[in-house]
Amino acid sequence: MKIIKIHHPLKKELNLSQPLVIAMGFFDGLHLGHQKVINSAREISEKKNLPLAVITYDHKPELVYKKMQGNDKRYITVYQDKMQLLNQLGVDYVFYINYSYAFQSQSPQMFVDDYLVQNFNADTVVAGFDHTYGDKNADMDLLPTYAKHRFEVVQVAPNLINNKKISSTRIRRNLEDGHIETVNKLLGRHFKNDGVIVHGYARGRELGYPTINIDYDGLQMMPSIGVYVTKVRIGNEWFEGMASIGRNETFGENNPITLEINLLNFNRNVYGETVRVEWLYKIRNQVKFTGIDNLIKQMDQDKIITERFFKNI
Ligand SMILES: Cc1cc2nc3c(=O)[nH]c(=O)nc-3n(C[C@H](O)[C@H](O)[C@H](O)COP(=O)(O)O)c2cc1C
Ligand SMILES: Nc1ncnc2c1ncn2[C@@H]1O[C@H](COP(=O)(O)OP(=O)(O)O)[C@@H](O)[C@H]1O
Repeated sequence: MKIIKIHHPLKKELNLSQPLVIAMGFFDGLHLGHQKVINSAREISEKKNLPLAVITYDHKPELVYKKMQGNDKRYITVYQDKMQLLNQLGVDYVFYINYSYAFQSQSPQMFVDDYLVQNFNADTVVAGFDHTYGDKNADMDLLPTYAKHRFEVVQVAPNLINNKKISSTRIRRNLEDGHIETVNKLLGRHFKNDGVIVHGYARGRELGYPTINIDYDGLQMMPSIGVYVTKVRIGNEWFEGMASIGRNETFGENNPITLEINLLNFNRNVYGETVRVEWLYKIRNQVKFTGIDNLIKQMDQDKIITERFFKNI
């Protein structure tokens, strides 16, 4: 898969030898709805024996017209993951466009002429029914008018779960509400975070539950505060773990939010290792315990629930 980074105004002549079947979208999460769009484009590209391309953007359009804070500016999938998932979906080219004020301000007709026709050599353009390209009013119903028979336009109907559209917004809401199983259902895979194992306060081993403390990518969304069953990859090995995201309230007020995981049947020094955490099930909310004995008793219970979870899958 070839990634071509683009900054507006488009100057370079890409000189693509063949016309392309192009799927368009921001695709945050690459959830089952997005997968339906890209798979539809792939089927067309296979039938026509043409390469499959994706047009996507480096950040959300909202970043251009409003100030974003907290979770708003985090993503369900960060760059590396998005590219890896697109590669797995069989994409040949990614046009990775810097979403700027200048890009957004061009007319839809200019976007179609300069980008889709002249530079990307579109044979077919595929997108979800609610996709807009640049201008908010440039919707999929209008695309054939701008295309002027120079390429085919395919609209993909919404992919539904429980009669509701699968969307990035729905996933973000469920992550914030701790509904990790729903998130995983909408994604069609487990939600995950990557990071590096760093030092904490060395309290874990005294509690009888040492925890890997994970320094995670701040650009990616995290599940909400709570205690979860997880799978953890260190190197090429997978381990079962119980994770805590929270402020360790038992040990004082206003601690920073940390991600810590006790791994089952594990006893190794793994500082400095890179890890992948997959989120499977929420056990409970965080509690401010009076005394560490009560915290330990609760962690004994969490361990039983975690072991039972893995026995039953
Ligand atoms: C499964 C699990 C559940 C936890 N639940 C809580 C909790 O409800 N309240 C709390 O204050 N800390 C909780 N913790 C966090 C512990 O306070 C933390 O692991 C301990 O302070 C060790 O910190 P350290 O890694 O900095 O040494 C939990 C940790 C784990 C692994
Ligand atoms: N079962 C286990 N789960 C997590 N970490 C473990 C485990 N066994 C050993 N370790 C090691 O112990 C470290 C955590 O110990 P801990 O006392 O919680 O200290 P700190 O919080 O300062 O890292 C981990 O980073 C890891 O290297």
